[in-house]
Amino acid sequence: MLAPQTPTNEAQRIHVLHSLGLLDALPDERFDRLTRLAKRLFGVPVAKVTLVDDEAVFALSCAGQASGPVPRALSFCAHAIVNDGVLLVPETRNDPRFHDNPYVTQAPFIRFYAGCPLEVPGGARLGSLCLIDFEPRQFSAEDVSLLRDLAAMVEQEMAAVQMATVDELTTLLNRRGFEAAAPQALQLCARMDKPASLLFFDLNRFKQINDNFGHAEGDRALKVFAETLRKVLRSSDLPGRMGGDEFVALLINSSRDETALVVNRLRTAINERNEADRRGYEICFSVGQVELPPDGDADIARLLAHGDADMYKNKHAMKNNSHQEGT
Ligand SMILES: Nc1nc2c(ncn2[C@@H]2O[C@H](COP(=O)(O)OP(=O)(O)OP(=O)(O)O)[C@@H](O)[C@H]2O)c(=O)[nH]1
Repeated sequence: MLAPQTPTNEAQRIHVLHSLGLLDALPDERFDRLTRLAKRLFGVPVAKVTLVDDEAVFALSCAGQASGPVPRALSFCAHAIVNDGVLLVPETRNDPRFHDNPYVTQAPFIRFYAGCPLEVPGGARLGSLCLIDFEPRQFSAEDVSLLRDLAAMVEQEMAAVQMATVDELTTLLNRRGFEAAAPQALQLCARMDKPASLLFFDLNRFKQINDNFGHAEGDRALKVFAETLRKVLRSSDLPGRMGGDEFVALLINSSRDETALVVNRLRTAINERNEADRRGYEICFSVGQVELPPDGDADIARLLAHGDADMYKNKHAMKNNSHQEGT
């Protein structure tokens, strides 16, 4: 048996897979229509859409005999994602990669496999659309082409999910994308025994920008804020737009003091941008901060609620101060 190779873009691939949140919704009925169609068109006992994660391969949809996660080292689909084009195994017992694979030598005794890699925009191959039979089969060039067409339909569904997790205006993760990606990042911190911090931002008097300068200028201000936020964060941190003028950032392996430094850097960068742009208004923000110790509560909804509450408290304190100063 030969172990599957690791894709060259593995880290990015896993990041994309986790950020889409597909693994959290297994099995996913959006894909069932396509696996049912594949099963019927090819007359195979099993058709699946699989996702190749770090250690295991999961079925996002399965028509026919369902199975639990498969260790990645034993999975046919882990081979399919590093194969150019359809991976075709007409008789597993004659294939040096699979002849002694336990899924071939023991139940369910796979004899035939065809898997087309599934790629999302950006180039990450997340898994495969695969056909399985318990008898050897011949698979014509026409069959290969049909499997490719069906895989393209699955890819379209995946791309739609990807679009649903990214905020179109700022290209940061949207709430759904952030809530899907953050728990994975927090788990990583817990495993590495590192702290994490969540920042919750809300722009101040943003409505006035819309009212005084128009919605398009409001959009521009949101983009400037998102751009600046991205610049001051490390690439391993996770920024997102929760909606309206609310933004968040999950800082990985960042202590309270380090996180405070990031906020300072952001204030400086935004002030510099305000100075440089001189658009008749200033972008400014209130921020809430929540720390998560390495063994802390990794409930992202609760963290967001705490971050929001802390931001709100700070915004009110700031508003009270400005009233007292008569501004
Ligand atoms: N231009 C633009 N405006 C948006 C967008 N999404 C939400 N808004 C507007 O953002 C405004 C947010 O208003 P508020 O939450 O009251 O914010 P604010 O004026 O910053 O008030 P404070 O936070 O109390 O300072 C609303 O007027 C929304 O219509 C968007 O995508 N683009």
